[in-house]
Amino acid sequence: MESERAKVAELQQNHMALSSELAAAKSQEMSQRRELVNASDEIENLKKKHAREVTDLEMDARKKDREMRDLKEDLRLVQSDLDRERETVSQLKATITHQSTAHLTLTTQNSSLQAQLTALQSAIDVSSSSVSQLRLDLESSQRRIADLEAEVRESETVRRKLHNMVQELKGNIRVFCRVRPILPSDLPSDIHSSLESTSSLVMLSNSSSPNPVDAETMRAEAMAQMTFPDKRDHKEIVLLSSSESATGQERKETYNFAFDRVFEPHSSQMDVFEEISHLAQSCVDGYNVCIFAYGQTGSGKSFTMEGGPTEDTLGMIPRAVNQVFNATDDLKNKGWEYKMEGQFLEIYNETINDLLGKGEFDKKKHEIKHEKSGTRVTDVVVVPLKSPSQVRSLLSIAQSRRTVAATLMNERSSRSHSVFTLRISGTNVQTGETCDGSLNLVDLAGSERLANSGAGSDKDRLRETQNINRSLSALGDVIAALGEKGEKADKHIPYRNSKLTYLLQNSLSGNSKTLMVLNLSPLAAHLGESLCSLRFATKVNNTTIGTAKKQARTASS
Ligand SMILES: Nc1ncnc2c1ncn2[C@@H]1O[C@H](COP(=O)(O)OP(=O)(O)OP(=O)(O)O)[C@@H](O)[C@H]1O
Repeated sequence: MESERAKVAELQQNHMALSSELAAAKSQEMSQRRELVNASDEIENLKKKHAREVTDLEMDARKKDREMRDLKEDLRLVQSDLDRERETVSQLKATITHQSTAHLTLTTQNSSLQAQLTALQSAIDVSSSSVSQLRLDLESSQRRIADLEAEVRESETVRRKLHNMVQELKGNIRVFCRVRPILPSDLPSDIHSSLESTSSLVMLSNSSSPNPVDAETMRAEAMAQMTFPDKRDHKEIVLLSSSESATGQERKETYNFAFDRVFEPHSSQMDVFEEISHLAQSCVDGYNVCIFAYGQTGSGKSFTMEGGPTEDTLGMIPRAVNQVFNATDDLKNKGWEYKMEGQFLEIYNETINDLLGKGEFDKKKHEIKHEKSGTRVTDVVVVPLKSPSQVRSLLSIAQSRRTVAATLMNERSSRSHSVFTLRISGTNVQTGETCDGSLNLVDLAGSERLANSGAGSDKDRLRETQNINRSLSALGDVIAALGEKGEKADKHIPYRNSKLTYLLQNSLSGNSKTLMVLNLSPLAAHLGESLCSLRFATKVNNTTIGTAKKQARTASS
């Protein structure tokens, strides 16, 4: 039993040892379980962390992928830039090679040019020395020319003095003769139209006329036989006429005339004015000047006096007016002050019409009054003149009034005399001197004889022609009487025989300068009229009127 008991005790002890071992094992298991739970938690945490890290790494990988693609693209671009640059570089290299060659060529050329330059320089040096020599020669030639010119001027002065002496001895009436050119309208109408289109020599082969017509031959046939033998002084004109004698033989006659100056058909308005300009100057100096244009209808009187519309064709009136204005301007700095006024009258059938008046026809009655201060015509417009252009517009007003009158009354412009008067009065504010001059520019009526005037049985035309003839012969008589007055001091001058001579009384006397421009037609058909005109002008030319006197007064007179 004891043994049993010992055994039970042993067993109990074993049991207790085992229970405590079990308790220990249980607590160990508990702690291991706890450790296991902790380890599981830790594993879970690690797993989560790992998953996060994987996600991050994947994102990083994708980012890196993108970056790599971008970098690859950049690399590609850079590669193509590099290729281009390489291309450029190779081109530049080629250019440089080319430039180097060119540079080399230029250097060679430069050296050769330098050599040429040196050669030229030495040639220039040689030329310079010969130029200097030539300059010296030129200077000495110029001095010689200047000496010769001075000699010429001196001779010219002497010539002018002699000329003036001759003029003074001859008196103060001059006659110029001007022959107008042939106009297209002078030729038959077919030639006329072809001349207008070509204005030069033309051969016309007109199908309706059997022979070709030479316009120049027609021109020569139309032209009267006129020659101008005095090629130096231009003072002579010779007319040749041929007629049939009673026995049927051809009779040729030559007529010689000499005047102060003869202007051939090609003479320009400037050529004529050059010879007249000193007269325009004279009226500024206080002389009475009268310039007449005389000649048959269509001979160029109005062209000479008024002229055409262009600068070249300006007539004597606008040129004289310009000259007067220029001369008065020049005298301003010598103390002279000038007042100028103008009037433009027409004498038709012995009646005065004011070309600057109002209305188409002047119905006023005008009287001529000779006063101490000069000749005045009552009731006419006298315009103060300020500029040459103002005078030109006055002329065109007068011209248009004459044109109206001409259409209303039978070519009246060629059947009336027109008188443009420019009065100048000057005062010298420094010396007190005064002077009064006048310039009368007269376009006379056509001088044709009664038989050629187309008057026929037309009473008005007959009266016109008689009036014209009367006034023109009155003009001739006045000039002749003035010539005789030189010999007989008490000689009566018949100024009152016509309106024209009465109007111009003060400008047609021993104290005035008179110029008659005889206008001639060049046509053979007008030879008879031309001879008559030339004879009249010769009578005038042979007249000696005394020496012109300046109308000057001193301050005390
Ligand atoms: N020197 C010239 N140069 C060019 N044409 C001219 C010349 N002289 C006159 N004429 C022309 O001749 C024509 C007749 O001239 P103008 O009218 O001047 O004659 P006129 O003698 O005044 O005639 P009228 O007595 O009928 O007034 C005009 O057409 C004019 O232009």
